[in-house]
Amino acid sequence: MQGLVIKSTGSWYSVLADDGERYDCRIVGKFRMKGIQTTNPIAVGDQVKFDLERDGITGIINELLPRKNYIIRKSINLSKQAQILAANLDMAILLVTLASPRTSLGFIDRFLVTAEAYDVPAVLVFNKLDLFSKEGLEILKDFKEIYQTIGYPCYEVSALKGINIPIIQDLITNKITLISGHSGVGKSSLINALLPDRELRTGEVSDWSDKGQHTTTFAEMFELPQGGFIVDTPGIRELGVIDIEKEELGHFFPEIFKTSHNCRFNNCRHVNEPGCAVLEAVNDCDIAVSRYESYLSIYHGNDTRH
Ligand SMILES: Nc1nc2c(ncn2[C@@H]2O[C@H](COP(=O)(O)OP(=O)(O)OP(=O)(O)O)[C@@H](O)[C@H]2O)c(=O)[nH]1
Ligand SMILES: [Zn+2]
Repeated sequence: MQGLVIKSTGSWYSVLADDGERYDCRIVGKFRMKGIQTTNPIAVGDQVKFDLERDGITGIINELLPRKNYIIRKSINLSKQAQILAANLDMAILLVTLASPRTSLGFIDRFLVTAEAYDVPAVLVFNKLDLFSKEGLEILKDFKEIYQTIGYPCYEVSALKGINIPIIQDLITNKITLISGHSGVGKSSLINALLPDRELRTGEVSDWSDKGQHTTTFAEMFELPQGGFIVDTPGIRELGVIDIEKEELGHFFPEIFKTSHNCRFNNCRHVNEPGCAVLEAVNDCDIAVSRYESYLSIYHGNDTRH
């Protein structure tokens, strides 16, 4: 049978099979990934093949289907091991606010670079629309323009007042979506608005605890009433920083990457080189100054993330 891993507790995986049933599955044998050492071979979002055991309710995973992408967390010690947090994400939503507390452009850009590096399409959702003053709405327009021009879709909502929530519901239908954002931005409020019976769902977690297996380190996906899943685990609400070679950084700013083909030197760093098409585009306002500043800041390693 084939199915989607919707919860992982380290040794047991909850697999939603094609027949619509959920099975508790284990792994037998080794699943290794080339290139990285991982603490968990299989993560939520993975598609797996499994055999049902005789009891008809548990299964054994025997194949991991190829992933289109995955996000990882490096272990804090120096063991070089990484934990795969989720796989096969269709979209990463970055929830941002212009009010209490305001999300900085640097924070947004760092998130977008990470999403590009992971190959996960990103969208921006501006929350707390109900709090925006006239000036706030002007700033919103400017922010949206910066990102829409590059190709990142932007939406505006109020999770609290329910403004534009149906638009987001449509957007995430039949997709696996990660919702991220800094503390206080309204992630819980948005997730509650999108998953009205979430409390019932979190109840399922205790079933697992009864077996003594549940650990919160692993991600969990919540099924949307209209189809699709939200990946939500506190640990991944801020997409981790990943190592990017300096020379490659420009690849993850789509507008810089596109423009860099016209730089005089093909190894141009876009810092102070003669004939740099990126610097010229910044001067001509074809590339937003804030985006270029974020590029330089990450390039020089001055990334405080805020
Ligand atoms: N005015 C207004 N307040 C909101 C909105 N969405 C969330 N809030 C408020 O913002 C605060 C933080 O919201 P949460 O949903 O807890 O934010 P969070 O991102 O989950 O925060 P963490 O749990 O710290 O990660 C709460 O006081 C919410 O009531 C909104 O659309 N408008
Ligand atoms: Zn250049």
